Amino acid sequence: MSLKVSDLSFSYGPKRALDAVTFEARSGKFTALLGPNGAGKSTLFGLLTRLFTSPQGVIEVAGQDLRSAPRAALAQMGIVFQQQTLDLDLTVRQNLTYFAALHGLSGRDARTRIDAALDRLSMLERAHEKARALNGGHRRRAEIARALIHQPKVLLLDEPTVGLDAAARAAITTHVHDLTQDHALTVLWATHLTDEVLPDDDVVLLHQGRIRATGPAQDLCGTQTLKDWFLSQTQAPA
Ligand SMILES: Nc1ncnc2c1ncn2[C@@H]1O[C@H](COP(=O)(O)OP(=O)(O)OP(=O)(O)O)[C@@H](O)[C@H]1O
Repeated sequence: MSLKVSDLSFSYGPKRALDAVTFEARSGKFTALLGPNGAGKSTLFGLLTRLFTSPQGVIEVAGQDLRSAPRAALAQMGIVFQQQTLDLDLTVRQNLTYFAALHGLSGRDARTRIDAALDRLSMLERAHEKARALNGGHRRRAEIARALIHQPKVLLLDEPTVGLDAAARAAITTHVHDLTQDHALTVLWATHLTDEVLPDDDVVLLHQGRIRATGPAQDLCGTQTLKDWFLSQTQAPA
């Protein structure tokens, strides 16, 4: 089940941040929402997660309309925010158990799901460690595992590698690509870093609030590198 966005617009007062944004992120695919600073990525994530709403446009999460069925739509969504959101004084398992409880999961069911989610991110052996003791990459992996506990159909990640070193960035990018082996999962990954995108990934290029291109990365960039293509698309006068 996919994520569908149709004709979505949003303004901050007179400032148009998103203009008739339309795209689909498909299940079993890693879709990179690629855009330079100020493109509107955070605004789009704010609308997808219902931090704020727009009177214009439609967002469908795994077939559920976010406006008319927000609970059902949000139940299908896992979210990894740009800012770190673990409680540093709790262990990894305690952080995830707390989140599971918020989703009405407890006891053996919660424990099984938590173990499975941690295992998917190669974090099971760190379950007993305090979040404070983890490096930035492992904290992020714990957050991604946490976002998977309720078995969402759509996983949203807003610039998840910000502040991480190159090795941690590569590890997380690989782990999340591996998650899409699960054909039921749709991943939308916001970034301005083209080296996080593989040739076979879908790209949604957002620039100055508008979708400029969509399609597999390798088809969009042709003989150019993705980085050169991205710069050519976003540095030219609009
Ligand atoms: N609260 C706000 N009030 C007015 N304008 C805003 C506000 N938040 C964002 N904007 C503007 O909306 C546009 C889109 O911003 P947004 O933060 O969504 O972009 P972004 O792609 O997430 O950029 P970044 O990578 O820098 O976070 C920008 O022109 C920005 O200046």
